[in-house]
Amino acid sequence: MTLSVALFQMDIVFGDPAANEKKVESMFANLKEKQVDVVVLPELWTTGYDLTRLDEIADHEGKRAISFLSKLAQEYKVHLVAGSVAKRTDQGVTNSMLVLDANGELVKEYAKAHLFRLMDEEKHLIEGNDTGAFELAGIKSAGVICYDIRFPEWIRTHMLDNTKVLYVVAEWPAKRIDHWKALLISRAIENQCYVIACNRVGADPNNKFGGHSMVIGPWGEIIEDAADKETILYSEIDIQQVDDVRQQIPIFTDRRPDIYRL
Ligand SMILES: O=C(O)CCC(=O)C(=O)O
Repeated sequence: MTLSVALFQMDIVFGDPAANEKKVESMFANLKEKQVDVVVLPELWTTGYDLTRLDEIADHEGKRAISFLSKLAQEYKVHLVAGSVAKRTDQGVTNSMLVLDANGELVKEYAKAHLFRLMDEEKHLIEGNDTGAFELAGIKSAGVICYDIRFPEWIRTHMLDNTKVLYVVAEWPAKRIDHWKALLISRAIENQCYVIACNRVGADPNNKFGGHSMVIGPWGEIIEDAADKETILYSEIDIQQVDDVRQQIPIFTDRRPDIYRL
């Protein structure tokens, strides 16, 4: 089974959901000629890291983004791993990934579990406690957000149920882009899964962001790398390769959880 993906490696207008929606719409318009199964957006694509203005710009229960995305999913008949948005709840604001199927139905929300202190997330956001596991296009998948990839035990938690694709959405700064690449490749090799990782480009008042959205195979090979300009990164992956690699080196059979410390 093959899956074709399109990663929107976009710049994000700081604190301006309407402008970012326009940009996403124009990127969708570019898809017209392509056969795409899944579109992936970056982290906090509606607001960027304008965290001090969340009172004004956070999305109440994510309703605005879900309605916007649902229309696009139906119009273009694509599944969406729609990055994340700042979602206002009664408890506080979460950094929430939204996953919608091609009928426009919300199939998963995942609130970022590990908040990133270097960008003040813990001052403005509340963390999630639920996993990012979901099924999309008939494939067992999981989604995590940016800093989450520094926690291999969290990613492994998602991989123990024969999960084959890990989606990562991010606003990863350019100055640590070497970490981004090394961590993504490591997560692919150690979990023998596809890693489909969408980062943003451009800058905000505090950071320059590094791009290099990537599609990495279950052997750890980089299949596509978007470099550091705004672009749509296309790739077609063969899901069977996950089983082939897992048969060749059966790490999930050989694990020794009885001696591991969590
Ligand atoms: O871990 C890092 O170096 C970057 C993480 C990050 O930018 C984020 O979680 O938003």
